[in-house]
Amino acid sequence: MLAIDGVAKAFGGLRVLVDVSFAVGRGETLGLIGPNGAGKTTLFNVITGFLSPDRGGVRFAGTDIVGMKPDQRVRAGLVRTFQKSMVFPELSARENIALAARARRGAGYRWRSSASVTAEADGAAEALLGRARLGHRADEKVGNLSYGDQRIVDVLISLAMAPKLLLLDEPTAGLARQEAERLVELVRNHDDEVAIILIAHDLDIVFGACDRVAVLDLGRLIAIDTPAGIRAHAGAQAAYLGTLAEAS
Ligand SMILES: Nc1ncnc2c1ncn2[C@@H]1O[C@H](COP(=O)(O)OP(=O)(O)OP(=O)(O)O)[C@@H](O)[C@H]1O
Repeated sequence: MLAIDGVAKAFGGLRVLVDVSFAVGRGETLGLIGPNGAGKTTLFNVITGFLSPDRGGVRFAGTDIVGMKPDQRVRAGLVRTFQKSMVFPELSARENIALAARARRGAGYRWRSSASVTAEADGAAEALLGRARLGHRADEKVGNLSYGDQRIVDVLISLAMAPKLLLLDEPTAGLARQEAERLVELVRNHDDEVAIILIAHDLDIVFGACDRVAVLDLGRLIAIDTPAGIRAHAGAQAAYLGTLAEAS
């Protein structure tokens, strides 16, 4: 689904990504971990088109996408969430998600669109909220929901865009363990075909939810392996000061 080949990115003299290569398969969940400043979000920005790599290739579903605009990538199925919530707090949960579903169907963010598009988008929002056990809060302004439920709505917005590859940038930050697990399960159970890259600092969450884990350190990919393989990896251990072995 995604192939990164020799990607490099520098800001002035600071080399933030150095010759990064890896691939993610259809339906695979890959964890992306690394200390603060390792380059994780920068890598997401390169994959989603917010930044151009200085060097290297990015292929999505077999197509070279370097040069493709971020919105074109979203329409092709390459969807991301951001560290900061992107919800409209004054709109209801249903409206937030339905807007994303409409945008995905090419109806844009216009308030007025054909009745069938509106009904279809509302139905998609309803179904997603039901799956997240938030059906009873569908008409609540998102700003009135708990922080954990707002992060769930963020994820539902990204799922409404029908991703083939979903990039999640610290969706569980600030959540209690149970809330974090609920959010990750929701994404994983959505569709077996969707590939996911999950950035999270909670190693228990990453190791529990991911098929493989990639470790970035100072912009270099120092390891990519199963959770068990990463736990046993000397370089990954060094980057994490030995705390990896304790993660479940
Ligand atoms: N637009 C920019 N201009 C200059 N430096 C930048 C820019 N964006 C990121 N950096 C620097 O690049 C490095 C990597 O940042 P990045 O946000 O990718 O790390 P990260 O692994 O996502 O960190 P965190 O876990 O703290 O979110 C940091 O030193 C950061 O200050």
